[in-house]
Amino acid sequence: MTNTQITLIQIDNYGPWTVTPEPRREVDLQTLQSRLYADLSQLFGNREGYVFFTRFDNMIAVTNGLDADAHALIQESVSNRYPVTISLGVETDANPAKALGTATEHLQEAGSAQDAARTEVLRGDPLAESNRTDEDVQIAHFDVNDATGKYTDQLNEYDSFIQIEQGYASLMKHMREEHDGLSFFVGGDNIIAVCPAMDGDAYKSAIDHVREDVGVDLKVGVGRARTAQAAGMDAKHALETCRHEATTVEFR
Ligand SMILES: Nc1nc2c(ncn2[C@@H]2O[C@H](COP(=O)(O)OP(=O)(O)OP(=O)(O)O)[C@@H](O)[C@H]2O)c(=O)[nH]1
Repeated sequence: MTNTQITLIQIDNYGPWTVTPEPRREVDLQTLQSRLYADLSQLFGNREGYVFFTRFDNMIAVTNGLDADAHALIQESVSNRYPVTISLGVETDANPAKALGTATEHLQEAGSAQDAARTEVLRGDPLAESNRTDEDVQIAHFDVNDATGKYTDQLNEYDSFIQIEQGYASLMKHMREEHDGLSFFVGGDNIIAVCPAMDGDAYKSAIDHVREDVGVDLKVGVGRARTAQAAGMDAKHALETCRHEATTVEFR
């Protein structure tokens, strides 16, 4: 069984900040958002976590192994470096979507995302060390087959992007609706999904669904481990096995 610890990261009162005292230059907002993502990726990543940028004002992290002190330290580091602060909601569940749902409720119960008085909230109980196992996190690394030959070397960048995004939209919806898994586009032709305990047939049917739905061919490597990074690295090795063996689903 999986036991995924999810942390919802939310920039505090960001909407009002972007227009106070008047609308801020978009290039500056884009720079802030991408730098904050880079820093969070490193801050969580140094502690074996994974962060996904989603909408940038909200981000989702897989944080098995990070306790409350580690979360508080990351909040402090952000407030020391940026003109904004972040709130964090933490929850663990066998079902990743359910963990995110409860992590979200922790922040919603503390106040609105646009509430000047709700800042640097840290709520929810990280997984106790004694309850952790080597199969807590299941990460699936999906990749489009021959994206270079089919898209990058054939189409202009925008039309390639449409194809990749269509595959992503179809997969993310299928995984959310059928399995309560959370899928994130991570660049190029890659999608990383945080999954409950799923078997090979479930991954095969997800890949079949995307092919039938939007005509995009995927393969997937799956890893299971104690932390997001270890599971993610196993998933990458499994994906290499797919490449060598010309298979669509491999576990490691
Ligand atoms: N985030 C991320 N991006 C990757 C990774 N590997 C490749 N990419 C990106 O994906 C693009 C396509 O690379 P590949 O998936 O290796 O190439 P491909 O043409 O699809 O070939 P096959 O996957 O072997 O069928 C690269 O340009 C990178 O942008 C990875 O592990 N993580």
